[in-house]
Amino acid sequence: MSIEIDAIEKSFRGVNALGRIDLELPAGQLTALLGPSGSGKTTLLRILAGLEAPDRGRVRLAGRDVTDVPVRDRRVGFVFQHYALFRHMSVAENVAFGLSVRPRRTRPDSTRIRQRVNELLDMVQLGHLADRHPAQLSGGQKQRIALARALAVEPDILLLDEPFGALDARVRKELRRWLRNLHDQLHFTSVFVTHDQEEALELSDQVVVMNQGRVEQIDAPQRLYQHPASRFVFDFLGRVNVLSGSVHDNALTQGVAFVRLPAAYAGESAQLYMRPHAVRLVDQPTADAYLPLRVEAVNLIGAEVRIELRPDGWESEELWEVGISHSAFDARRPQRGERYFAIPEHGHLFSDYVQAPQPIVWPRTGPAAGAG
Ligand SMILES: Nc1ncnc2c1ncn2[C@@H]1O[C@H](COP(=O)(O)OP(=O)(O)OP(=O)(O)O)[C@@H](O)[C@H]1O
Repeated sequence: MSIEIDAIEKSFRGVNALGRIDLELPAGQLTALLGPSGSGKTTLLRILAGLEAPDRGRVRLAGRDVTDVPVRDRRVGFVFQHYALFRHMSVAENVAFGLSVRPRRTRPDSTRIRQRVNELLDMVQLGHLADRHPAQLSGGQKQRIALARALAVEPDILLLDEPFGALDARVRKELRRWLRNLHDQLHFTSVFVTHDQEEALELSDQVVVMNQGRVEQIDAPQRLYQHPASRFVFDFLGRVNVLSGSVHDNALTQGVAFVRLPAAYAGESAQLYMRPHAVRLVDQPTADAYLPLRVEAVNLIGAEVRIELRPDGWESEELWEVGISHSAFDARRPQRGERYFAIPEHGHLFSDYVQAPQPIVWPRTGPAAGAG
């Protein structure tokens, strides 16, 4: 069921929580609302649910205006961060709850309810726990039961507010994968709130990035990562290396550092943003880039080795980070204090004069001589 958010505004006692929000979320997709704390994600979700009324604007579900429809008649299911399972009920009773409190004329008979609960428990792979009570479950199991309970009433849309927020990293990852698979089987329309970039990018079909009550960008995960529309999105979606400087004669310069730009760019002051994987480390500078850096720290944990570097003879607000393969690391073993040169492969140029960032790709210049 598609969701249409049309010019929604909301403030709390004069404090603006949502500016004017316009969004169309297609049916059958998993959409993430991603943004820092206070950006308005939960407020937007609560307005979709009918738990909060907007000051202005309309909400439509499959074309039907539900702005004034109360929560119980909207056919939405919820899962929140803190599992709101009923403690005195068994797992099966929790899952059955939404069906068993229906008015008599729409309530399925008890055999049908039992059947439905069993189906749902099988779906969340917890059939063997039907008779347990919530206190006897792990955090991840409680969240799966909460999801089964939300799905029991066959909602048109499912809303999840940081559903895995309280769980440890490994369980979170498992549940993400599990939710994605479930979604692919059942094709419900869901919206979930998260402030975890990795979770948003891994789990969703599209991501709505929010900032201070506004939508910064809405895109598929890959596009969002590769084509951020603003500095905010770039920064928010992961580690970034920045060269801030001024542009003269097709080069961006700061202190001893410079990078040649493949085309002419307008604007005196500009910032080049590059992801850690879009930079190589070499022993010698090239004619196109002079970016000396000294190794500050080496982090061996993970699929690649992450090297943190401090600019040498120029400045950046944060340390730079470059990722290299473990085999490249073993071949060269960069040590703290050693000097390397960074060579950009692709990045985005932001300037004070042009709103949109300009993607830049440099032709690859020969094999890396050093750690890259
Ligand atoms: N019931 C309320 N009364 C007053 N202010 C509120 C209320 N609910 C939200 N706000 C304010 O509205 C803004 C948006 O809050 P919201 O909870 O939607 O953000 P969020 O992005 O979900 O944040 P978080 O990730 O911390 O949950 C914040 O400034 C918040 O303080």
